[in-house]
Amino acid sequence: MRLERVGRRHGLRGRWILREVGLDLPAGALVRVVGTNGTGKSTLLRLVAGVDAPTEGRVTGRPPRTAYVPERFPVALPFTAADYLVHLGRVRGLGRAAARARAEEWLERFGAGEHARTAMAELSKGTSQKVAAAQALLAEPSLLVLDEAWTGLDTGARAELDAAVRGRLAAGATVVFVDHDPRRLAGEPSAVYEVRDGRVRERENHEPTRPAPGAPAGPAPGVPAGPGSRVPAGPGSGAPAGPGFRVPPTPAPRSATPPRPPNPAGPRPPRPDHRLRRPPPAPRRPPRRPGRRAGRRRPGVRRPHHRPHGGRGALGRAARRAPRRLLAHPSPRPRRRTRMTALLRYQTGLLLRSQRWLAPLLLYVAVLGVGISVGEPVLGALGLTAGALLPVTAWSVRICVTQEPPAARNVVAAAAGRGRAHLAALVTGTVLPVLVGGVAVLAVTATGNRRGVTALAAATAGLLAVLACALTGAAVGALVSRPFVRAPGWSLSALVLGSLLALVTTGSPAKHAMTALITGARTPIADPPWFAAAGAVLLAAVCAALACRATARLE
Ligand SMILES: Nc1ncnc2c1ncn2[C@@H]1O[C@H](COP(=O)(O)OP(=O)(O)OP(=O)(O)O)[C@@H](O)[C@H]1O
Repeated sequence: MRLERVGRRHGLRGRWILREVGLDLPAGALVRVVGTNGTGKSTLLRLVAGVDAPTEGRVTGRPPRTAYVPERFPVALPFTAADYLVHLGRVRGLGRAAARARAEEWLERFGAGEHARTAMAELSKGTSQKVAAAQALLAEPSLLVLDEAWTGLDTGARAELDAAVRGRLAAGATVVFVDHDPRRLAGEPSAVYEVRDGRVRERENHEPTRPAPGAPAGPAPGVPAGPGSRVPAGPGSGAPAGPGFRVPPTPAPRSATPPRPPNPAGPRPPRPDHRLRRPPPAPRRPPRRPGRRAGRRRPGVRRPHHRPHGGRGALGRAARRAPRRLLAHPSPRPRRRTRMTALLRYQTGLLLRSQRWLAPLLLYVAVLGVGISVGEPVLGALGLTAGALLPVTAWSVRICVTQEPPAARNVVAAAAGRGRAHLAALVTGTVLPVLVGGVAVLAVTATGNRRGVTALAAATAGLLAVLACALTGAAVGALVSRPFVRAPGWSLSALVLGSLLALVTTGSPAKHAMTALITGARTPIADPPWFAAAGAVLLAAVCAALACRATARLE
């Protein structure tokens, strides 16, 4: 993974927090980032994790499975610790049973097993930090970004996190971390970068180089790296010149290469700087335990380094029931569809458990209750049913887009990508009002005065109008929320104004659909608003694409 001339500032005219950052983050590297408060360490880690996009420059080669522990982990999530971990595990592509088993395993390892069923809001700071660490380690990431992840952990949990970091490194993952305790993993980092005055510079001879996993011991502590050490970029080096940018070493002349030992099976000469090379691949299988019959192991199946013991309660039962097959494949390659389904489930869980859906639903019911009178022609009532859904959907979309605390959003964005996480919020905020509107259409059709219009024709026209209005409302909701409008006051004002305009502006799919129904109520002929529904699908798709793209690029 590589950062090339990366810069970050907030807002068009904000000051540059980071500028001209160039970093190589090879597989198997443990990278420490240091600096005083407010210099931009967390900003750098967010860029590395992919939860923030650079204002300039580019980040390439990010490993597919990224996990991020934010500096401040949010507790204001309406889940229990275990449920949250299961959601995150599923977002990362684990099946339900495997996600439960891993949640159990990591909570136990961090000494928080008894808090599996505790609501996140009731967790102590240290325990919620354990949940934060657990979510990152659930699916064995290939890039692990830890922003002061040890803060607040007790001694045992700190040691466990140290061990987990070493485990990931041994498996070839890249780990980037910030911790204000200089003793944290002292002597082990492959490189230490200091953030100061908006620049990132590598500290030379910071501490002993961590030997690559399985490789012979590297240079002794304090011994300067040999050929291949970092040199400042200079003219003609062929690399972008910028502070902190590490230039690949000039290959030493052949004659200067130390002779290889005559026996190819013998020990290899020590590597002067393993950071510039790929570390040797992690052993595919742990050594076989003595006494175990060879025939009992299926070839190619890895055993997890830690088998959940399955404590008491539902989680324990789930862990014991978890298919061994799932646990034996610790690095699933999640399919995109699976991830999106898991994201939708997570967003729906957030919405339903937070009860924020209650206010828009009550508004909708109230408008229908006041607006629809007994004996009114059914098509007119259906027009109101559809029209009232527009602001309700815009509101619902806004709720879904803003309901997560930023740190929780970053955790999900690291796991699934910013754009996809945003799309899941938009879809969740749209689907639930559409379902409510569909039920309302059926109820109105069943009870209304049809005046010669068949129930099927009325319901079809009503459902299409509901779709047209809900999708237009979703487009409004997407445009008046993050990332386009962030301030809550402006966002709400824009929502009200945008909804009104969408209902009365000629050419709006919602207005077209409502007009078709209200005109049909006078005739009475039910003219299904197909074009309005198709136009609304197009409008919502364009607005969602714009919002997701802007989220991925701007946030
Ligand atoms: N959303 C934001 N808008 C404007 N400025 C921001 C934003 N986020 C961070 N900053 C600024 O960026 C600078 C770097 O912040 P950052 O959190 O990266 O520092 P840090 O080195 O991690 O600090 P600490 O050691 O205290 O955690 C700070 O001056 C902060 O005020």
